[in-house]
Amino acid sequence: MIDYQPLIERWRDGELDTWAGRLPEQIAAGLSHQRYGDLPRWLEVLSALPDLPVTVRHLDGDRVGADCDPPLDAVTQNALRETLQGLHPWRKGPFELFGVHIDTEWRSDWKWDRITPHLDDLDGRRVLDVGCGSGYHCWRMAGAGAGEVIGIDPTPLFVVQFWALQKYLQQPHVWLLPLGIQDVPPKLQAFDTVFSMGVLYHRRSPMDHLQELRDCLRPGGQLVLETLVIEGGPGDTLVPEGRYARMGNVWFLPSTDTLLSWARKLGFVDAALVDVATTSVEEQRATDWMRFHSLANFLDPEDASKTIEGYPAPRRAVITARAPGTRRAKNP
Ligand SMILES: Nc1ncnc2c1ncn2[C@@H]1O[C@H](C[S@+](CC[C@H]([NH3+])C(=O)[O-])CC(=O)[O-])[C@@H](O)[C@H]1O
Repeated sequence: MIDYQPLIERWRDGELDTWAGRLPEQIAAGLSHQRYGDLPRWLEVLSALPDLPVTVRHLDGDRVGADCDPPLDAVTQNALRETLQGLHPWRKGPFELFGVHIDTEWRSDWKWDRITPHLDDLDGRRVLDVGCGSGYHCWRMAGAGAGEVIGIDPTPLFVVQFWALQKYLQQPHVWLLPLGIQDVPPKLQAFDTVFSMGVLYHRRSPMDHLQELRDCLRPGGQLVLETLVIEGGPGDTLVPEGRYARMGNVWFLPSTDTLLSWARKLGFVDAALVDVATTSVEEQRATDWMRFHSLANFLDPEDASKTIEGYPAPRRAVITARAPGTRRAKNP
């Protein structure tokens, strides 16, 4: 069911030809059964998904998904729900498949609503979504008209969740590769828009991350970057010792001024702060589809303005910026 060959062929002889040549090895490593012991079980779930007659697909609106007419009977719907639960935890969404509402940990549609007013028109554009999770925003980018959407995420469960959706959504120009940003070949300059949302704070070197993102963009292409920030002025940055909101692997939380200055330092132009939002326990919460602890458990029970470790509670900013150089019109 997971087949990247059409993408490899699509990229052959084009500007992504070199990457196409590396993909088979990268995909084998990203979906290695030796490395990821749970992968065979997830793949079994994927192959147990029923073939269903899709009559309508939704890529816009707040629920991405598919449906059929007449609607599924209750028995088949329950069986579908049970099978999809085999891919727990579902973090980014929500999705709606044949009346099954996958109520994910995150209301990722809220983030999408915050960023869309600030996006260059995606119509016909080749876009990259770095750290895309199961690909919720990738579908929304396709719904907004993108010509080719490439999501990358190194967590294999999210890749399998994407393929579960793709079984029904059937979008040949939307792909999710089991890779991290470090696996993208250097200096591609092949994407019109690059999204990095919820990734920068997981990178030990934010400067290197910004440079990687810049090098993925065509001259004049748009960067959309969302990350955790702190309140403060130019130069202020928090480097949490130990965990932050129970997350390991959190490195730099800049103030918004600091973040904008980092972008300018890396050569981005027109860097602008377009949104700041405190993450609420309505936006990130435990559900039937994500039964582990969530944000409410990661905040100080006495003072929700602090994490359980005593740091400022999660607050996320979105900046947009442009890669240096003049935009050349080039579509996939
Ligand atoms: N080196 C890496 N390269 C690429 N991705 C990575 C890397 N390391 C971790 N990830 C992936 O980055 C994602 C971060 S979540 C954001 C999801 C979505 N973008 C969202 O904005 O909702 C964080 C959040 O909850 O905001 C995870 O799916 C990781 O597997």
